[in-house]
Amino acid sequence: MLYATNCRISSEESQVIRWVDSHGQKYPYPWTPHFPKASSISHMAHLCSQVLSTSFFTPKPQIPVLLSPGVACIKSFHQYRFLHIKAMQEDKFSTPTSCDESKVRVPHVLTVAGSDSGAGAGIQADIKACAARGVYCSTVITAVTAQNTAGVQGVNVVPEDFVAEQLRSVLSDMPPNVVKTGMLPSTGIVKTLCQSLKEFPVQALVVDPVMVSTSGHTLAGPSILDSFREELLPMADIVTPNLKEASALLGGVPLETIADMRSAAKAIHDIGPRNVLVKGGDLPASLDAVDVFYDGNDFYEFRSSRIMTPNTHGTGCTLASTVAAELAKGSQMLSAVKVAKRYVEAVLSYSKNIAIGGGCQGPMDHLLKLKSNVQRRPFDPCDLFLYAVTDSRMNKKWGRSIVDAVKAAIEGGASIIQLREKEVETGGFLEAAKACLKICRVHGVPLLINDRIDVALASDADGIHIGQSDMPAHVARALLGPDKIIGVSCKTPEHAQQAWIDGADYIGSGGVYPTNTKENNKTIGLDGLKTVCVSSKLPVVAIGGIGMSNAQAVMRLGVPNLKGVAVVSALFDRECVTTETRKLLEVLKESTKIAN
Ligand SMILES: Cc1ncc(COP(=O)(O)OP(=O)(O)O)c(N)n1
Ligand SMILES: Cc1nc(C(=O)O)sc1CCOP(=O)(O)O
Ligand SMILES: [Mg+2]
Repeated sequence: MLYATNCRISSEESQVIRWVDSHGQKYPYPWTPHFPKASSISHMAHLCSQVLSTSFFTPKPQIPVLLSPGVACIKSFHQYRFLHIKAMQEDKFSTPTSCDESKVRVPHVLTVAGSDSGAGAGIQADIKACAARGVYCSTVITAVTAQNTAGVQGVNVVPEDFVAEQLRSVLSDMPPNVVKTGMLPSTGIVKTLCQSLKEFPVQALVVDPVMVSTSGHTLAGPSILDSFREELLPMADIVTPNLKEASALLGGVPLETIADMRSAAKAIHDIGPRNVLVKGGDLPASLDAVDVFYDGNDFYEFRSSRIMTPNTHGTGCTLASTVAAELAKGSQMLSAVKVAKRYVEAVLSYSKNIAIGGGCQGPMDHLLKLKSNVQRRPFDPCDLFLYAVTDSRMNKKWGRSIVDAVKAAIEGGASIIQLREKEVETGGFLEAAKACLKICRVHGVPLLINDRIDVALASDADGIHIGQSDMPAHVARALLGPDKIIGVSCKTPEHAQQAWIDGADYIGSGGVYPTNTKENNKTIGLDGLKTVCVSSKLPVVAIGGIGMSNAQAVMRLGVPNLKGVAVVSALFDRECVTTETRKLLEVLKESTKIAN
């Protein structure tokens, strides 16, 4: 075990003054590496871990690396885990008792802010932004507001001692990486927060100096300005005022130009925060939205074209929370701000047309989902009835495009389509998938992609079909989310059981008969199919060598979860796909009549 101690983190560079082993002895490498700027202890830990994997340390010391004060970094299986331990005094070390390798560190932001009943801003926006950015968000509520898209109807401030109690509950038990503040409605609450942060220091403090709601309602009066200036801002790693707030912090100076914003950023920096982001969204007569970032040395302008939308409620909270979330993940300040800006722009753009509430300022959709107006109907096992699987070689042989093949199969009555295009290049495959999807959507026929989850994601296809040697279904499920259709090829009851556990929607089972379409494919026969069907908790589609002559035999197996047949050559290695599909559909319909 190796400890990095007396780490210095400055705005210029970061340094490990001393490396020692677990007995407190100096490590026999007289080297104190100079890193690039580390924004935080966790970033420092990351840099240390990188150093350890370089050739400077040979033989490599045993990990973990313990960083004073109070963060241990463990690298295992390419994952960094940070564990908070008791703060240590310089040169005194204790082995972290809570180093449990099986536990994964979750980046954590604590937001200290007001509740917005309309959920566009405040605590609710903070939770959504952190969730969208993959960060855990705990909350200390400073005020409860009655608020909607028309404005703020009421504010109920939480008593100071109860804010203190919430802070103690969170900070003493589940130390966050970063604290982000929003509405702090009284001087007492500001002081309570500063006191708590002195008692329980965190890696970074992000201050969104909320004063007036977007609808013009005062959320924190001028009386708190002194406590902001004297106590909170000097502790902040970044403060993110809009023009009105920046002006208020500076005693009411008018801010009308980008030059004014730069001067304001510098003047606010002089109050004490390490970084300042002055947001220029309200800048008069400006076409672009320009924010000015100042880190005490350099100015950076973030310029983006304005997104014309009424749904801007909560942008400030969202931006600050996202900066906090990125810092919690270990980003440096400048990249945290860049990512946060990009995220807010994306959210604004996705949410620009959503309609929630009758007022003039709507909320955003932090999870970027509401914009998608594709109403995907849930997967219905009956879709498997006549499952048409395309084949690039057959399309080529008959001089058809993928799109023409799909159109023809749908015209003939196929109930689900799979694009199995093994020989097509990615770009062409994606374009074909998008074109096929349009046609499938019009006809209400689900479109699945064989093997290629990247193409399925990029085209927003309805799902994928994967085999035993493709990406594991549980990984595909994690990537595709809960709604998309996943089919898995299964030849045995064990495969079927695993597909069910992994979150598949159906299984394809075969080869029922020998096939020339798939090389070296094991034939399991009707008996094998029946065995799989009987054991499967998922609906089954039969595949392999199925056509007009044997489809009835398959369907007459009489197992209720066998829902249909998947066919390649009997449809696509023919002159007229539509005719063949129609004929097979009739055969299948006949078989169900006979069975009933
Ligand atoms: C419906 C259906 N069932 C089985 C398969 C075969 O999938 P897989 O085993 O991954 O083989 P390839 O199709 O990728 O060669 C399928 N495609 N569709
Ligand atoms: C793609 C595929 N998978 C199979 C399996 O057994 O999992 S058989 C097969 C090919 C099916 O083509 P045809 O309908 O032309 O026989
Ligand atoms: Mg496959």
